[in-house]
Amino acid sequence: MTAFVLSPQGARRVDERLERAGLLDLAMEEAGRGVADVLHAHYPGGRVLLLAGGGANGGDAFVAARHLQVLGRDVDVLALPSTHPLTRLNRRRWRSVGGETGLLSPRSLRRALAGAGVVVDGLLGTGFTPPVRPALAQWLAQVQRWREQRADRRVVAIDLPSGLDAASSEVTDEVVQADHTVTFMGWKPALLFGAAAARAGQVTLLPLRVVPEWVQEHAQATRPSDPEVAALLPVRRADAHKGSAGRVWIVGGHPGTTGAAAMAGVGALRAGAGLVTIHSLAEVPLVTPELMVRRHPDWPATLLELGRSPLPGALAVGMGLGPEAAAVARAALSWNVPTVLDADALQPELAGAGHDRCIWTPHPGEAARLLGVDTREVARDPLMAARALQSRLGGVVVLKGGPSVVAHPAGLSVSRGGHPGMASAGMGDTLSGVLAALLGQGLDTPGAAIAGVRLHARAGERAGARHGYGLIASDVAGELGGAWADLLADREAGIQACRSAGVMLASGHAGPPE
Ligand SMILES: NC(=O)C1=CN([C@@H]2O[C@H](COP(=O)(O)OP(=O)(O)OC[C@H]3O[C@@H](n4cnc5c(N)ncnc54)[C@H](OP(=O)(O)O)[C@@H]3O)[C@@H](O)[C@H]2O)[C@@H](O)CC1
Ligand SMILES: Nc1ncnc2c1ncn2[C@@H]1O[C@H](COP(=O)(O)OP(=O)(O)O)[C@@H](O)[C@H]1O
Repeated sequence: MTAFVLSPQGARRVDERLERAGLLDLAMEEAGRGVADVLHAHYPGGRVLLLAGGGANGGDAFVAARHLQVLGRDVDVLALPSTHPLTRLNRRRWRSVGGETGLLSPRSLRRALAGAGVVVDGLLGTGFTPPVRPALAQWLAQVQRWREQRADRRVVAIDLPSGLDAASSEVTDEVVQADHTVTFMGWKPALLFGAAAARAGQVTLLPLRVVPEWVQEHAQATRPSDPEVAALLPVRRADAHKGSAGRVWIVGGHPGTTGAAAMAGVGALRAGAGLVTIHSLAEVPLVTPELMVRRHPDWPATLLELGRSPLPGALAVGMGLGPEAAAVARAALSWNVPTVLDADALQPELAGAGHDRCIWTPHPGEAARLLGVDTREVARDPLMAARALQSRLGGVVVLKGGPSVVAHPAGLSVSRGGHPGMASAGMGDTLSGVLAALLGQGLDTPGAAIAGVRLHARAGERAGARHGYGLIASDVAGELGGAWADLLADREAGIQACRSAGVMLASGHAGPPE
């Protein structure tokens, strides 16, 4: 099912609605019970020390303590004074089943840590406002040292590791390194991006069964599941032919960067395009004979000639295109066919020159240049950056990374999967070819972006399983067909899931051109 991404403000809104409806107690019970179940399943041995803060994050810890005790675990609880009414209530409930609560102090923490195998961090959740106050910072450092002393010690964080700003990918020294984070209702942005995500360890999302529609209403982004992505992909009829599978042009390559255009071409072929032609001023290597390569003497005359010829179903422009990229992209945009703009075509001066059927595919450095900000600012909050880019450029924006963010007129979508070995040259060029191929096969712009990014990431997972960090873009291209088959295997399940949940990922698949 679609998972959601909740900003801290969104989480607070859901919280307020639950509170008004008298359902927050049930949500906390389900959250705390879920933490206990996940912990018990993953870390079945050792004494559990739960650290409870004053807010609702601490309330979850008291609930978890009660359930862990029922599961037969030896449990200690150290807490700060409880300020949230439900935290006080669950502290009383914990006492009423015979549980004891010690006051959290450097001394009590040192003693309890000595006997613990697992620490549950319920000190700070989405209600945390940076920076961490000094006393708490000291306790977090104690937990950190304890964890580092022995390899079998584990930290399980409730909702997010303490000290992490839920909205940001950045971390400070105070943030606890968790082995596992059990988060509720939706992914917090910090659990998805950059150094912050690495602090969370393995993440388990518990959607909680309390009015899921409210989460959807306050969500910042969606995270479609594989079956839902698969529902966007076309299924070919038995009489499919190369004309019906989409004609794609790749406009790119320049002396020294011809490989970029070649990789985009292979990506398009491997993502199912019927006919792929590379247009370039340079001698593009014929990496595979199925590609058609046309070398042109200069751009102005070529663009006039191409504009008058039968236009393709989709094109990708910019990969290794060189200094004339902005002018070439502007001309290509005037053809008004579905267009992927990548690499050298990602120029600020093209803002306003695009149309609805454009997919712009910047990595964070290119996104920063387009927005006129620092790359760090883009990396800190990729969701905000992708949204800002989409409103500036129009069409659909794919802000690439691990994960990538797709910003389309109806909202934001965060990709799943991929492999760290994909941090390698040419990976984005391959993606551009994939996106153009899907546009050429009739997917609408948001659908092509969401499906293409996942297809590329799935191919990366398959290639990563074989080549590890040594994987190269050609390996990913080679796995695209297998990745497509993996996703299609889930297609029926996805269509059913979308129907029963009434969820549309994007406007859907328009069907292959006849
Ligand atoms: N979303 C949902 O629907 C559900 C949410 N649930 C749970 O609620 C959690 C959010 O709870 P929340 O809003 O009570 O805030 P929370 O994270 O406990 O933090 C507040 C505490 O932190 C403290 N504190 C703050 N800043 C600080 C600083 N710089 N340095 C030091 N301390 C600082 C602050 O202290 P104070 O400012 O009051 O002195 C207060 O004690 C959420 O993460 C999830 O676990 C579940 O129960 C199920 C349903
Ligand atoms: N760690 C990672 N996890 C998942 N995907 C990744 C990772 N690193 C890179 N990628 C993907 O690889 C591609 C890199 O694109 P880009 O930086 O434009 O490469 P290039 O310019 O070399 O072609 C993007 O699609 C990105 O999402």
